[in-house]
Amino acid sequence: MRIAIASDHAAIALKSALIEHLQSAGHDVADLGPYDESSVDYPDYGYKLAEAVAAGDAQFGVALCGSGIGISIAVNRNPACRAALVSEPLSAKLAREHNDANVIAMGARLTGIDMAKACLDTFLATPFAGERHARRVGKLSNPAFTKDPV
Ligand SMILES: O=C(CO)[C@H](O)[C@H](O)[C@H](O)COP(=O)(O)O
Repeated sequence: MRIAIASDHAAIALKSALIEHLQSAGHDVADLGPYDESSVDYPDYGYKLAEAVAAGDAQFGVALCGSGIGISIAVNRNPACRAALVSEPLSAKLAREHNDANVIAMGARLTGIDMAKACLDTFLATPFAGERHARRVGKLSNPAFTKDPV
């Protein structure tokens, strides 16, 4: 699979570990940066990752920052992306099965490397379940905030 990954300075070490993990599993990884620990702004890298996924340059994205919160917010501003912030494998599984998430977000200051690998492996191995979930995911792409719930 072609997978894009980006972080901020807080998650450089986790990003390197996950790139190695993905490559050893045979995935083609696009590292969108940053490439050293200089302080950067997570929106810049979140938007870059989101654009890569939206353009079809990668099937899935991996978004990392200190907590995972900031970069997941940034990625989710792109309407083509559904980023799920997770810290354990069941959430990673549900993010794929129910939400068809195409970006997994994690926090390097909160989630250890082994747990992050487990979350990522589960995320990539889990298919979207479709059916009723497809209707709901469709509404995420076409929000009608002014309409009553149906
Ligand atoms: O976006 C975040 C918080 O929601 C991330 O944890 C960032 O990595 C963090 O804000 C960076 O903080 P720093 O003090 O500039 O390292």
